[in-house]
Amino acid sequence: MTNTFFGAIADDFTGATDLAAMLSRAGVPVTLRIGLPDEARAGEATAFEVIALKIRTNPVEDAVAEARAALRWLRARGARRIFWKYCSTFDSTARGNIGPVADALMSDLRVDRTVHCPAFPENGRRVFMGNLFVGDQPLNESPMKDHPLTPMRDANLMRLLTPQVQRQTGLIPFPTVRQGSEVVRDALEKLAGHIVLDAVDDADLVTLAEAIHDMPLICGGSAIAQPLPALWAETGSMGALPDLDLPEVPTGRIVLSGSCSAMTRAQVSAYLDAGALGYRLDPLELARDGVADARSWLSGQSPDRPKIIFATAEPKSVAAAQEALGVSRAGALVEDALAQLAQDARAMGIGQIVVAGGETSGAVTRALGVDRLRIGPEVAPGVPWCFAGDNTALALKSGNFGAQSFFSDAFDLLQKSFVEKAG
Ligand SMILES: Nc1ncnc2c1ncn2[C@@H]1O[C@H](COP(=O)(O)OP(=O)(O)OP(=O)(O)O)[C@@H](O)[C@H]1O
Ligand SMILES: O=C(O)[C@@H](O)C(=O)CO
Repeated sequence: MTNTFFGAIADDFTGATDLAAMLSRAGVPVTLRIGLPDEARAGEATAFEVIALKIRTNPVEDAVAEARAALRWLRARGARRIFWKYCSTFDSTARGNIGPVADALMSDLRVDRTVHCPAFPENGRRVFMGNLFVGDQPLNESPMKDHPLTPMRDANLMRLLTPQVQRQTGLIPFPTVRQGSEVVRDALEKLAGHIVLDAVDDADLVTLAEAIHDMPLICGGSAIAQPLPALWAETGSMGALPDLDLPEVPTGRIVLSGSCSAMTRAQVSAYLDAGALGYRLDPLELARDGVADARSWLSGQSPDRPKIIFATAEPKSVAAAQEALGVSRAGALVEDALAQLAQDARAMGIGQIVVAGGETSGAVTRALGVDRLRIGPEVAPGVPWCFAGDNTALALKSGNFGAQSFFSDAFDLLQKSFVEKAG
């Protein structure tokens, strides 16, 4: 049995594929598990394992229990470096689940210090003096202030973390980071608890990675993971890695979007403008009439024609649906509908499925019975195509990721991979 070296626990599905993409970029083969692996079907463990959970907005106790079970699975396979992957926009409710899970993992690993590094400069997430920026806006002024499940109303990561954790919080500030990895390492040794790391560009992430690569537990976004494999290889802490072979590309295409982020809204419009056929799901109509109309629309489409089914809507319309139905019922109606439609699409022979939204991706992958993914080419920073068995390719797009043309880009990239493979 291959010993696992690196084990990650991700709080949602797009977050997990994002991390897997960064590790793949660094040249390591990654196995992504959807949900806690089932012992009977898990197969052999590999050196880099990422477990995608769906615990971002669960009750704290459930989230902690699932994360601890994932940690046990990874440690039983020998994992020596643990990564708690959460969102680069620090998506959490007032109680968690970022802090409570980090606390529990620290206790289980018996460490008194961990770092938090959500910065993802390539996607515009930067941390300066402990404050998280999205592009040029503080987190609480960015579109994240209107997120349907985790509206972010503060940008200061220590202030956000403190009520979530039992240990103290601290900061490695930007001026220290710019003095280099030795200085960062010394500063870290003087601190305990949850230590937020400032990072403004990729060079800062390299400095930080040099300082933290041997820590047993790292928490944060995906970008800090990219420089780590090279450091582990250099220092001899990680053994030789096998290549991963990817399957043939399936045919038939669909986009399923349950994300209401500003970027997804622009991407949905751009895809419709580019000529894709569209069907809009409305939670109020779903509550009244169910999903039958959408299913019948889908069944009338040709598998290969560009098409999109979306619940993506402006904040005002999301708020109206939530007021009428409650936040979780509105969300669940949309997630269940898109999950059912994904099953229908699969049954029609559609093999290329793009999903927008982390919660939505969780619902769709579960409905498709996907439990293990191999990571393929990256469409946009943090969004790779993933292969499930031999007949399904999934691109699970985090709400705010990708360019405006993301949906067309995704299918174009697969087409190109197909032509290259055939040639
Ligand atoms: N029109 C709508 N009204 C109310 N809720 C909606 C609507 N459309 C989608 N939702 C719900 O909003 C939530 C969006 O979360 P999701 O994680 O899928 O997207 P996201 O937050 O933009 O993505 P990410 O987590 O990757 O950043 C889902 O629960 C979805 O079902
Ligand atoms: O870190 C991010 O922004 C994403 O990987 C994510 O977690 C989306 O839900």
